[in-house]
Amino acid sequence: MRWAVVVFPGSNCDRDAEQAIRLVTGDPVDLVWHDADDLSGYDAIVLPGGFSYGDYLRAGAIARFSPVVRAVAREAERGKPVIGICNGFQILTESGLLPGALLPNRHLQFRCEMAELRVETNDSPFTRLYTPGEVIRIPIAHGEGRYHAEPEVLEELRRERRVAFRYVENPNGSVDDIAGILNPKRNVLGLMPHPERAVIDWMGSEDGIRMFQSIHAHVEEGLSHA
Ligand SMILES: NC(=O)CC[C@H](N)C(=O)O
Repeated sequence: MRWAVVVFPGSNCDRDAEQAIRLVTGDPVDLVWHDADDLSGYDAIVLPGGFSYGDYLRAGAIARFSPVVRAVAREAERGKPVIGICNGFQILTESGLLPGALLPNRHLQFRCEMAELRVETNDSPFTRLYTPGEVIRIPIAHGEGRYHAEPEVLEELRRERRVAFRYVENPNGSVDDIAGILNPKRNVLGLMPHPERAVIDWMGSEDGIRMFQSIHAHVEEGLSHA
C-alpha cells in the first residue's frame, strides 16, 4: 500500500508523520503538495498537524480551499481511510468532511503535553488494534483544540459510536471530553492528539504505533480481497 501525507503551506508535522508511518509499517509514503488534485494512486491519506496558512481567520479555514481537499473528499467517498491529525482535524471540520468545529482552547493557552485518551471504539480502520476502554498516552500540541458541536450532532456521534477517543482529563474544554471523531462511514478520523509523536520509546509513549498498524492492516486486507 502507498500513503499520501498532504503538505499545506504551514504544515509542520508532515515529516514526523512520514517518518512514523515508514518506521511503523515499512510502507512507501509520499509527501504531496496541497495543489494536487488527484490522490487516486494512494490507499491512505494523512492530513498532518501544523499551522496551515498561519491559522489565519481560524485554523483550517483557508486550507479547506486548497485543491487537494476536493481530492481528499473524493477518495474518502470511495471509502479510503483519511486521518486528520490536529491541524488536519481542523481542516476536516472546516471542509465539512467531519461535523462540528475546533475553537480556541477554553483557557486560551497553547498546550503541548502528554495526554491520556480512552479508546471508545475499535470499530474503525484506525482503532482496530486497540481495546475499547483502553487508556493510551498520546501527546497534544494545540491552541485551537476545543471540539464543539450542536446537541443534535453530539447525540448522533454518541448514538452511532463515532467518538473514537475521549480525554481522560480534558485539557482544552472540548465538549463531552471529545478528542477524536469518525464520519458516518467510519473511514475518516479527525483527532487533536498526535499519534506520530508516540511511536518510539524515547518519545515517552509508543501507543501511536497501533493506529498506523491498524490502517495498514485494514488496507492490506482490502487489497488482498480485491
Ligand atoms: N500541531 C498542530 O497541528 C496544532 C496547531 C493548530 N493549528 C493549533 O490549534 O494551534
